[in-house]
Amino acid sequence: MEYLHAALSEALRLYPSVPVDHKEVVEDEVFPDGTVLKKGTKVVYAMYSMGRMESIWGDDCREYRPERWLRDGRFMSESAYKFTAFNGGPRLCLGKDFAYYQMKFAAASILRRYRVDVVEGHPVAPKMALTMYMKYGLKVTLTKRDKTKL
Ligand code: HEM
Repeated sequence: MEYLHAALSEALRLYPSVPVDHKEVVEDEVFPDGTVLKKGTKVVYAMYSMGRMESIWGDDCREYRPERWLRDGRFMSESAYKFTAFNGGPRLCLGKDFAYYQMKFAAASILRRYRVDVVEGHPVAPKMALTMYMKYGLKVTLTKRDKTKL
């Protein structure tokens, strides 16, 4: 379950379900780095881009590497201001824990019964929208696992 949590987080880092979000400044504010924000300013932040920035995730930021979330085999969470897929602060996604539960439940239910192989040559591409989709879906082959080996 530690590795699955890491694998799901890594997938959301590279393919966040909400790729772009925006906020409006309600009163004049100054960020810690000195950036001045005037009331009424619209601020857009892109989770999709932030998940792929070397300055945030290092040289291997484009690689899918669940191990980056593990220390001695245990899942280590990141700051919500670094891993922004669920937003952060007072407006952090209320369903975050539930979402992980659902994703793990679905993954475990399928993987326990089937081996899953992506069809060779199938184009895997994101479709940007308010929430992100797979442009061509995901074609896979399911092979039933041998029950006696479970
Ligand atoms: C992988 C799955 C999910 C992702 C990536 C995700 C992401 C997000 C993000 C980025 C926001 C902030 C939106 C904003 O402030 O503009 C948000 C808010 C929210 N999410 Fe999720 N979400 C997920 C699943 C869920 C589920 C399963 C539920 C409910 C069962 C849920 C309930 C909510 C609610 C109620 C808010 C509003 C929180 C607030 O504004 O105070 N989310 N989510």
